[in-house]
Amino acid sequence: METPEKEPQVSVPPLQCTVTVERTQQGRPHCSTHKGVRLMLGRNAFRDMILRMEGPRHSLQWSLDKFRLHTRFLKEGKATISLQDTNTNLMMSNAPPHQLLVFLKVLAGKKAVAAEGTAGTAKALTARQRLLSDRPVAFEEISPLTLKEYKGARKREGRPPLKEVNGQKQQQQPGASPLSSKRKMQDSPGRKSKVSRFFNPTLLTAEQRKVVQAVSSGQSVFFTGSAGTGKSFLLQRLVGSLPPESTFITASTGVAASHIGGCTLHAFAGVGTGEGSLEQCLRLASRKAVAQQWRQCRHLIVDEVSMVDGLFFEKLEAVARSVRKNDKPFGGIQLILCGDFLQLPPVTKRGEQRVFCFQTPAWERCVTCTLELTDVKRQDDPEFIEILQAVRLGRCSEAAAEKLQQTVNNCVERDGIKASRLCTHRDDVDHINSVHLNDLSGQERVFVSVDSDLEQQGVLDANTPVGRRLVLKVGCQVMLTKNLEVGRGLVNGARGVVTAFTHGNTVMHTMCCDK
Ligand SMILES: Nc1ncnc2c1ncn2[C@@H]1O[C@H](COP(=O)(O)OP(=O)(O)OP(=O)(O)O)[C@@H](O)[C@H]1O
Repeated sequence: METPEKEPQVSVPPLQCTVTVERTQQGRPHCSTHKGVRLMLGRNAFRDMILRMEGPRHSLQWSLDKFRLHTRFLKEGKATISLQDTNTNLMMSNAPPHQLLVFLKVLAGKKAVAAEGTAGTAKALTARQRLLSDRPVAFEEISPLTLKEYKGARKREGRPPLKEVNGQKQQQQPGASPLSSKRKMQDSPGRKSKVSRFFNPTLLTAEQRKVVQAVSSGQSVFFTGSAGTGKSFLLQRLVGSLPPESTFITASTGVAASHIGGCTLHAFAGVGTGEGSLEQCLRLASRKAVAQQWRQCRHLIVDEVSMVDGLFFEKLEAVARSVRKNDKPFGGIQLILCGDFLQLPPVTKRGEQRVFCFQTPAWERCVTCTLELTDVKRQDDPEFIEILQAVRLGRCSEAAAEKLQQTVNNCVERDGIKASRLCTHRDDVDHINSVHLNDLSGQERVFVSVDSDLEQQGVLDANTPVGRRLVLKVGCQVMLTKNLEVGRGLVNGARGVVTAFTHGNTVMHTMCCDK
């Protein structure tokens, strides 16, 4: 007797991220940010689609009756759901991009199914009927998105059927979840699962797959490679493939941590600055909540590991063994370390000896597999790649230097927005900016900040990226230094050019920053 083939489907696990809720009431926006929350898709007793946000302190939920998705920054782990009926924007950030993609695909797919009227007839109930209904308050996790539903959604959107995606014919292959099908794909690149290929449009390189295999085999892995070889790209894939409840995502710095939706290694470890003695670190890590986290951890991801101080790494290894009461290296935690020791070193105080973590006995004990990515994916000009590789090793031949010099006056400009020039010192930045501003012929407009707390003015001036006095002219280049409205691309780092001043407002043409 033949067993019926299981239909491929995609289930959606809770999404861990930061959510900023922006609600406009009587013309005034109200904002609140919730870090480290879990987003879940579900249905209530009336079969309405519900988005539920569970945080450490409270839970909130919204009905997903009419919404729009803004996914321009999906690759950076950011997206916005605009709820039209309530003038509310839910801005998600710090999410693992792959998980966010799956979450939004399921959301969009279920919306399309609901629009077709297949999600039940309870929607026809009036508000009064709902109010008077004796149905219990319920939240039931949404069912997985089936391939059939997905195909239907694509058809209704006027997009080509699945088999035509990327112009490749795809084989029918049962798969339960994006994770399991993804693993199959990574283990056997020749066999492509219908679901996984669709949800993972970009395939890993052979080198990247080797890292995935090493991680799946449970080894503690360090993978490295020069700039652009896809370390962060791969790390995000790994994050999406490990069990969320026992995987902790960290990085040596806050900026690096925010890129992968994690926290700093220091914050995870709970040992303060880590500069105290081992006994002090142990005392701090033994606090109830911290120790519980250490015990819960089975897989620890550390990005930009080159910046982790060697002595700190040694202390953490000892803390892990002690708190977890496990004598295995790093207390039995699988380490997934990523970085390039030829890029950024640990931050040290003046006169302090610099110890990289790979130089420590703890590293020797813990890291059982080291792999290097060599295939540069960011650039495809072989000559440029060769120059970059040589410079990475501190070598710059005369021919390479000459080639680089030839690009000095290149004008990289799009829509009037010039490429940003990076400097090592603020003084150089200020000087270049004022030279360019003076070159513009228009009238200067001066904007002076208004501080509500005059006592804190000095502190504010010293700690904010923009000075108290801002001078602008039509045609000047500007950069946002704060996330204003993620859904509209007004994010920290977005660049623009001032096109006009109208009624006290500054009109700008903006462009989001590329990596
Ligand atoms: N397998 C792949 N297929 C297609 N594109 C890829 C692949 N791997 C990486 N990329 C792309 O290559 C670019 C560089 O990748 P990534 O930023 O992860 O490199 P990196 O090694 O982390 O670089 P850096 O050291 O500068 O941070 C990105 O645009 C990424 O999307």
